[in-house]
Amino acid sequence: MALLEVDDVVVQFGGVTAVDHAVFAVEPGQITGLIGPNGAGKTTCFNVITGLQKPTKGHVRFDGKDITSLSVHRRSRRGMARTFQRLEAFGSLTVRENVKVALDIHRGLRGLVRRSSTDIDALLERVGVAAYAEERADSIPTGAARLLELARCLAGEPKLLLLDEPSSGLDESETDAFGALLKDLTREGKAVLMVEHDMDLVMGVCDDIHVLDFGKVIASGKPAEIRTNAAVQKAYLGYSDEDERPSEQTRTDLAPVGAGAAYADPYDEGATTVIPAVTAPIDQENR
Ligand SMILES: Nc1ncnc2c1ncn2[C@@H]1O[C@H](COP(=O)(O)OP(=O)(O)OP(=O)(O)O)[C@@H](O)[C@H]1O
Repeated sequence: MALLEVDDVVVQFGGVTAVDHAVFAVEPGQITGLIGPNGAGKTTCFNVITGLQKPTKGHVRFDGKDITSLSVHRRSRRGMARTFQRLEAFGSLTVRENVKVALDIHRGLRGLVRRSSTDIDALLERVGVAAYAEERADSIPTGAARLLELARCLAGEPKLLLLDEPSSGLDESETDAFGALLKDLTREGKAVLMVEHDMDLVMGVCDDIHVLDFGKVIASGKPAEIRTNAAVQKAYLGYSDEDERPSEQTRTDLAPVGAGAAYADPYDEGATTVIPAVTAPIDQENR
């Protein structure tokens, strides 16, 4: 049974339909990617799942129960934890203190009188920020701060981790280590739902991927299926393998990613990867 089910969710902001009858699921013990161009509705979906945004229509089920009308903290108590695009740690506290606070909040939420089994030092070591344990959170590199966010989430021993662009600020080797850590966490049965623009990471670690475009789920499947999906190629590149090759002029016009961002062109002979390694997200207005 799926751990999380997003069932026919619609979110409207005035005249804007940010999420449009979205349906997708997240399985326990798996890493699921939620991808799509800028403004596709990924963050709004996260907000609906975690309770920050009430859906206009539809339901969210977690661990077999309908949680659509539950508050953020009740969802957290049931085993959801989330990181944000913006870093949320307490800057004036040390890395260790930040994790301690997260642990105390978790104990408070669960009403735990006895000590939780979470060992802060082991957690800092596992996530890769032990070297910064006594540093103020606002003085550590962005990559380490991202890992601290993850440690704060893990302190709550969640069943589902929702990660919003977790690799931003990580260098290549940190991203590789991060991917390996996520895999390790899923081997313990945790589920991960990740919004991420680094396609190498997404394609490398995700078991399943759901693609949003203009609020709709336009594709769901394994990385290999998503990579070659015509609708996904169109959403990212403006054209797909199935289209007639556009003129050079049109191709220039279609170059949708920020200056310098490289992607494999599906019209190049021998190209196998057609989704760009998007580090500069595609601007919906410029598509
Ligand atoms: N509070 C809001 N009020 C009005 N419109 C909103 C609000 N939040 C999001 N939107 C709009 O809803 C759409 C989806 O936005 P959302 O932030 O969910 O997309 P996203 O896929 O997370 O984008 P990004 O990759 O840039 O973070 C966009 O058109 C956005 O402008």
